[in-house]
Amino acid sequence: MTTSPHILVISFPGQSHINPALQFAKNLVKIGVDVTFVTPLFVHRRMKNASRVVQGLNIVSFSDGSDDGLLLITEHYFSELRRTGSEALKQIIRTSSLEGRPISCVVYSLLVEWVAEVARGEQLPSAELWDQPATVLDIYYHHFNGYGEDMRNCNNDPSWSIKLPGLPLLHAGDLPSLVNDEDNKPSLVHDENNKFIVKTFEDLIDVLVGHEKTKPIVLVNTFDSLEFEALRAVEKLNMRAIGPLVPSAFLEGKDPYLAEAQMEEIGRGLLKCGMPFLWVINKQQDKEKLSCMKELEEKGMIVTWCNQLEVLAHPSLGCFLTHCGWNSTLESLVSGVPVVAYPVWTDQTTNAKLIQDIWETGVRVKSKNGVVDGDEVHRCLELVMRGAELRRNAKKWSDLAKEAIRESGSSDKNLKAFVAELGSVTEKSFVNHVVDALKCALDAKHVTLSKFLYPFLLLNIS
Ligand SMILES: O=c1ccn([C@@H]2O[C@H](COP(=O)(O)OP(=O)(O)O[C@H]3O[C@H](CO)[C@@H](O)[C@H](O)[C@H]3O)[C@@H](O)[C@H]2O)c(=O)[nH]1
Repeated sequence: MTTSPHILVISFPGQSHINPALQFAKNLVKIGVDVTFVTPLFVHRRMKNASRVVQGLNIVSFSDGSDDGLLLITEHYFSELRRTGSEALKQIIRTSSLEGRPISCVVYSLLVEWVAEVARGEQLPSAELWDQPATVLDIYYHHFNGYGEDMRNCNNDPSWSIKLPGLPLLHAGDLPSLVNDEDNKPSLVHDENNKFIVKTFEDLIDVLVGHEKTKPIVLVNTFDSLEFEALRAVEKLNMRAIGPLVPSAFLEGKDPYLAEAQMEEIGRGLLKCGMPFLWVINKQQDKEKLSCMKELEEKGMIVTWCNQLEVLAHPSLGCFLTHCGWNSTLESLVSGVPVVAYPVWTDQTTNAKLIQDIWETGVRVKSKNGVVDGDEVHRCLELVMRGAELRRNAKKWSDLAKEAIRESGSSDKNLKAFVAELGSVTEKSFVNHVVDALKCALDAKHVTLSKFLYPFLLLNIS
């Protein structure tokens, strides 16, 4: 009789981190692993309200002091989360041991790198669940290991470029925005928080390569064929692709990054394009400020939220204008939908580079003095809607993504190998392995968007 490993999963409590972490936890449960998902109380409540409780997944919550769910991404919140989360983790680890279900490994997402220290203090192995592209982790690694000065000096100079080991040639605008100088931040971003967020990336790299004698494991939400070289580009990291982790969203909207003028330009571009569209603007008051609201509502539909995966799976969708968050990027690849890449900050700039130049599934908007004007939005929408080659490439990546996550596909094998190293899992538990929510998303075809005939546009940059 063999016992399965018991893995503890904890993520930063924002939708874009919780969703992949939860999907990862679900995939582990499916292959017979005992999983405890640790999350702040307000997230657990929302999961219950949205009936997102997963069978077989043990969820333990703790109070991070924001039980009302008004999450403010401030330095104070980060330190409170660290304080309350560390205590909760220690407690859970010790209780699990006493109950005869000792923890085998702790897996933690971006922005909660302190979890590795807690695990080390409890003599447990840990693994980072990196929820951005492998390419972006490589860039951060090099930024904090020898190339920082070079990158800071790029000054958004169009002739500046850098060749990092295993990565394509990167220009200034292709770097994650957080590694540029303060002055180089896109004007659309409220960046007063950037400094301490950059510090969490630095701390993570330090946690990963600063202490470990062996190569630290980083589980990356990507798949082998998508980022083959990037996954192997940093000798000191043991990156394993276990994605795409594409769940359906369950938390409500969050702060938009875009300034009013920018929304106005998108509206102008859309009207010029003349095609039907679904545009997500998550604040009603932002929608009301649009001068061309009436004309827009005649042509398309503006909503505060939509189930993005469902819309992406709709056969009439011709193009997706996205801010290139990594989840949205993966969702577009999985669904085979070509995109207009409209990056705003952080990894989105690098994701846009990969979309346009490496995977060739989209066109990236060009900004003038930090603003993308309506003509440019129109130009890119037209290019993508007419781009048969882009559509073919998108279809190719969709097939490869499905290949990666199917039984015995590369991500499936990588996940099972990770688990097998932690302890033995019964053969039987592997047999029934299915990739549930993702498969659902991939197979979902019939969403009720009856207003739309081919081709329509989806715009969501929030
Ligand atoms: O109306 C909406 C809005 C969002 N979503 C979902 O919410 C998620 C959004 O995730 P993502 O595309 O990654 O965007 P952000 O929430 O902006 O993600 C943050 O975190 C990501 C992971 O670290 C980074 O890649 C991004 O740059 C960063 O902004 C996706 O699953 C969407 O399908 C919906 O279903 N409907």
